[in-house]
Amino acid sequence: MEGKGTGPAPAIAVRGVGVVRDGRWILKDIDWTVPTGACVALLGPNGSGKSSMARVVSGYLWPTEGEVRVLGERFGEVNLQELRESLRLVQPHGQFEPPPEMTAIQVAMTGAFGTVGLYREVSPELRAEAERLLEIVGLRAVMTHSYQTLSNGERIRCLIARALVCKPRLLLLDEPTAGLDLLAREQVLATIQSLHQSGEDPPTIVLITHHLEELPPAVSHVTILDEGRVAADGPPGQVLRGELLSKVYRCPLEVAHHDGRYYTRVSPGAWGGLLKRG
Ligand SMILES: Nc1ncnc2c1ncn2[C@@H]1O[C@H](COP(=O)(O)OP(=O)(O)OP(=O)(O)O)[C@@H](O)[C@H]1O
Repeated sequence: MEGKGTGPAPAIAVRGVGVVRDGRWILKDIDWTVPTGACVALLGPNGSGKSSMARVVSGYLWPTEGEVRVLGERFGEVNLQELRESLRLVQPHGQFEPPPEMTAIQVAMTGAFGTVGLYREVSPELRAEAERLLEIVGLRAVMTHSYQTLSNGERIRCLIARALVCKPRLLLLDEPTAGLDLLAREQVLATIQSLHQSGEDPPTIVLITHHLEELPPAVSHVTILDEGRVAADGPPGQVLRGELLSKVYRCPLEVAHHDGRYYTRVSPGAWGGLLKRG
């Protein structure tokens, strides 16, 4: 473990990372540090490299160059299988599709075994922990409902509970609010906020999103990616500025800030120019 006697190692420390796929750098010169226990965001437009970064950090995409340390362990020197027990990547449109008859609480409990189905005996402690987590994510009332009948917003919160059941030190949420309506989105953001504030030792949370509106106030640091490179990195108030974001999103926009939340505004006067780009 890293540390050098000055507190815990960062949850993520990435230095000079680059990834080549199909003869193209999809990530290049990435330096990224995430302090332990922080809630941070990776922001950027479609194709900027956010999911690739999440896959690098979770050990599913091996970088072409650079160094990756996660939870103090250096990739190349650590058993990735063991390290992955301490981190969870949640993706609403990922591979996870539970059997239709499984209830929300059963799905949450499968997180302890890393399986899709519930094939092993469940201890009373595991059931109690799954119930506690489903309550935290606001799913107490639908615990015994089948996963298939949950709304998309309820499903993602169920998957967050599933990820938390094994007490990960690092939680990567890849576009958890994609495709959700306003209420469902806000419920996911409230879940993230309360996770960050809950208990004495919350996991480090990395939230991946396209949209400023999807950053809860818990986010203390934002890294903006653009075409596989870091375009800006710092506290939200420093990097979430209209001028910078207009360049990254190729769209003239203004940024507003209220109660720890950020909002973007694009004037309809700019639409004509956007359509001319083809
Ligand atoms: N395995 C791969 N082989 C080739 N190209 C890839 C591969 N994985 C990702 N890419 C490319 O790398 C770029 C970054 O993709 P990535 O999915 O990381 O971006 P993103 O910011 O998460 O995008 P989105 O917001 O649309 O999900 C894209 O141009 C994508 O097509």
